[in-house]
Amino acid sequence: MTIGVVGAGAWGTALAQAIAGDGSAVTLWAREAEVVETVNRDHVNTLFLPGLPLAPTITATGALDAMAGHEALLIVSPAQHLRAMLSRIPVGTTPLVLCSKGLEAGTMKLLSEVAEEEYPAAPIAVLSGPTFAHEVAAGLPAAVTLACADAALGGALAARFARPAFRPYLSTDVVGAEIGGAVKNVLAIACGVVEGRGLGQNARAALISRGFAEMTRFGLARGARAETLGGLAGLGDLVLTCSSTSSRNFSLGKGLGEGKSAAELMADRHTVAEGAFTAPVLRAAARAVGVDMPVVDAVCALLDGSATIEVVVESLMTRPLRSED
Ligand SMILES: NC(=O)c1ccc[n+]([C@@H]2O[C@H](COP(=O)([O-])OP(=O)(O)OC[C@H]3O[C@@H](n4cnc5c(N)ncnc54)[C@H](O)[C@@H]3O)[C@@H](O)[C@H]2O)c1
Ligand SMILES: O=P(O)(O)OC[C@H](O)CO
Repeated sequence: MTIGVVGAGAWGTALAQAIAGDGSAVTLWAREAEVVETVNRDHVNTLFLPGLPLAPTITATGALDAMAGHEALLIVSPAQHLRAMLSRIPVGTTPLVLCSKGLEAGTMKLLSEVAEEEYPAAPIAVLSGPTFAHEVAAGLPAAVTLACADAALGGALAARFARPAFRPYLSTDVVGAEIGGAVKNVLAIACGVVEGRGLGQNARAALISRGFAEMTRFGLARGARAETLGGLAGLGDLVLTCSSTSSRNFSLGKGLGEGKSAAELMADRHTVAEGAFTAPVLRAAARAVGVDMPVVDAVCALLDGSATIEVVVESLMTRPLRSED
């Protein structure tokens, strides 16, 4: 029995590479024929992870039927395509490990809720944390949260995926792991704006801290546990993504800060900046549970062009004074 990975963008490919690190066979489904061809022939993903040699035990396929019969399937499609992808895979009762970060537009659902709707009989786990794909694929050390309501299954999956340079920590808090990953992408856009506009390191630290307060308020309202949000999938990933132009979300924000429009920055990109899609969904989801998320609101305004950076900064800085918690 092998592990199957659905989605051969940078992260799906990096996860396949990490799992194949002990000689395990991995089947990697790719949407692009070029990826199938170059992974199988040259052991490299030229489109999404160029320059990183891949293990020969990774077999790429363009056939979703080939994903049947695996021990577990890692789902790594962009959040807005996840439901459509799932509906085309022969899942049955195979455990699904969700590795994407976002909320579904329209329904405002967590990806685990989407997966449960599509496959009520399939156990669901979430793998999330501070992990730039190129570092994981290069074998640099990284740690993630592996969340599964069924602790025994979570433990078995973690043991199957753990490698000397890839360390999963266990949790039963699926909701917390998902909310951490979805919210941090939006906050990374805000930190990128600070960088692009030259607003300073103090402002970035304030955004990380107050952004984490927003993540926590929203997460607790949706049933997440505080310790999950303060762990790898929440605070850990927030710190990573808010600090580096290796992040597509941070880079998108940096472009906004430099004066480019979101439309300009999103045009023609073939890699995904999930925060741009998550932001308006998160704003609506937060309002639905009565949670105030001013930094998320500010990111939405910058993305849709309804406010300038100056207006957004002034409105954040002049909000009524309040207690920090
Ligand atoms: N790249 C990372 O470092 C990283 C790390 C952790 C989590 N993630 C998450 O993994 C998910 C996938 O991101 P990525 O970085 O692997 O992608 P990517 O940006 O490297 O590649 C884009 C992916 O989108 C797919 N795609 C494009 N159009 C599609 C469609 N219509 N239907 C289905 N798939 C389509 C492509 O096939 C490709 O797999 C995202 O939710 C992301 O937040 C990424
Ligand atoms: O490049 P980003 O902003 O999608 O971030 C990648 C990962 O989610 C970091 O953990």
